[in-house]
Amino acid sequence: MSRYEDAAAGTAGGEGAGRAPAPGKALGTGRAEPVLQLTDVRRRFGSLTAVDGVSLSLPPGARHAVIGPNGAGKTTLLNLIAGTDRPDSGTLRLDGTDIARLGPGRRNRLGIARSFQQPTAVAELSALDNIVLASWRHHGTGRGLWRSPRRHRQLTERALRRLDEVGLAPVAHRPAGALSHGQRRLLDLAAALSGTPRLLLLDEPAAGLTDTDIARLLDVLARLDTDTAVILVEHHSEVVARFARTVTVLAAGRALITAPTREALAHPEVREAYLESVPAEETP
Ligand SMILES: Nc1ncnc2c1ncn2[C@@H]1O[C@H](COP(=O)(O)OP(=O)(O)OP(=O)(O)O)[C@@H](O)[C@H]1O
Repeated sequence: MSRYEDAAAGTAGGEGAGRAPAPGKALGTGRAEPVLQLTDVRRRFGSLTAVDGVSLSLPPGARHAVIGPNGAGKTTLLNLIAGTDRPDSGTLRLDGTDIARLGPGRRNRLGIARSFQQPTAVAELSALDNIVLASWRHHGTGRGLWRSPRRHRQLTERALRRLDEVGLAPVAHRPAGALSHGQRRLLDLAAALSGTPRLLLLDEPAAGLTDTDIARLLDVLARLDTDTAVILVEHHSEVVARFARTVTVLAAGRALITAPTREALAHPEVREAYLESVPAEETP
């Protein structure tokens, strides 16, 4: 039995990982309420258990990565948190509120934002209009975006600032479909940030990016609001090492380890399950 199993079963929380959590507290934070608390979450597809009793507690501002081999259950876990999928059992709380029965739109308005593995921006709309649309959707105003010039102007000004933050201001008026893959992924990130989320879920944001795009991505991530908790699902070990303070390693749906990043990436079980193909000298 791994000495990390307590942490994997209980919480993520940097230096606190490995201890039993005080009731209602995110380890290593001293704060009363975690932003996200998952308890014993399970999801089966027929005879396959994709997520098998995962528990996780993240404080505000967490920088947490979920890593693991293909098919480990990482995207399923994000789907369960975002509300696009429902667990068979277990509980999910956002800021103490039970969100298990809420749909993705409600969860989004409560502060959960996400970006997907594939770019999702509307190809025919400009980068700017994509962010305006995302922001309008987030605030749930339903109708009238184009009928209220004042509202539209406000959202446009805010959207331009968002694009500037991710380095896309120079292409603001270009159709999203004309942008490079890396630019479209940054556009998705800007869209996810348009509601200033409490919890940001990032599904392989570095996939398919050039080194220059990855540097830009890391720069954007480093400047995220310090109160926004982030769960990063990522295969790119350098991005994980540079961004995450804590890591959960999933293998066959189970949380193998939850620990501070350096400790998790150096552990032999992790190297076997996840970093097998990475030569020792490249492990961060
Ligand atoms: N809707 C579904 N129906 C049936 N099986 C599914 C469904 N979604 C996921 N699975 C299965 O659940 C397991 C976990 O899939 P998931 O996509 O969560 O893994 P992952 O860790 O994100 O993998 P990758 O790194 O390749 O994206 C896989 O075996 C997958 O085939």
